[in-house]
Amino acid sequence: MLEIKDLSKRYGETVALSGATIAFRAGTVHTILGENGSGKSTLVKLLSGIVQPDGGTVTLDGRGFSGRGPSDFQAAGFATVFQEVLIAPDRTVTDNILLGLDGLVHRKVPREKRRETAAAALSRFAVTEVPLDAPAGQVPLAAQQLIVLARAVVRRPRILILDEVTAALDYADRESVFRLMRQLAAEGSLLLFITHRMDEVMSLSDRISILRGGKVVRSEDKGVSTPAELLKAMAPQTAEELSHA
Ligand SMILES: Nc1ncnc2c1ncn2[C@@H]1O[C@H](COP(=O)(O)OP(=O)(O)OP(=O)(O)O)[C@@H](O)[C@H]1O
Repeated sequence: MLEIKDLSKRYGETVALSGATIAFRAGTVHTILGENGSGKSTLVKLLSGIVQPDGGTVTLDGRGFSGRGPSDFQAAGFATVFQEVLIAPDRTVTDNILLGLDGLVHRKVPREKRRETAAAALSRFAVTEVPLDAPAGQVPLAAQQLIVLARAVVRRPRILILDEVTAALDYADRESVFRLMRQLAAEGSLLLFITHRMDEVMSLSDRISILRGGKVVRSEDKGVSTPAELLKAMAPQTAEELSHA
């Protein structure tokens, strides 16, 4: 469904991503695992149209995809939830969720359907109650994280990219987001899940790719390697230190 080939990105002297090649299948949770600085966020930004690659290709449904900006990626069915919580603080929770459907200037969802649509998106996974009419900037950070998740979900994306999104959530919401991820994959979406938490990797993934120093060092189905082997591929030094601890 989605393939990246030899994708590269430099920032000045820093090689953030170097010749990354990964094939992603529809209907799977595909985890990208890597230490800080391994290139995960760069990959996410490249697959959201926020930064442009220096080289390499993105292929969608067998055809070269030459999306240049975020709106091209959105139109093709990509939705990304970034690590940083991006909300319009003075607008209501409902408006913030429907930013996923509204145009920048015109509201596409009619007034009488707005609350209902936002509530339906949240109810797919949020355990915590989020006040729909409150300014989004006034709700707690964990609730803001639920808002940005709902904003992505409301668009029914074919490819949903979640970049370390669960850190701010409490246990019940986190478990519920995981259930939704499995459900969306079962419905045929591709879930790209970025994390460095091994427990989440082992419980959620169908497939795992490991980034180290901007390179894809491994891509395999879950179950092929043990967590210890994955850790070794992700962070050889840490694995070595732990083995002597
Ligand atoms: N805008 C930028 N300017 C300069 N260097 C950058 C920029 N963005 C990322 N880098 C560098 O590129 C490399 C990969 O960074 P990236 O953020 O993709 O890694 P990451 O695996 O997502 O890390 P983290 O988990 O900390 O977000 C790092 O060395 C980082 O310092």
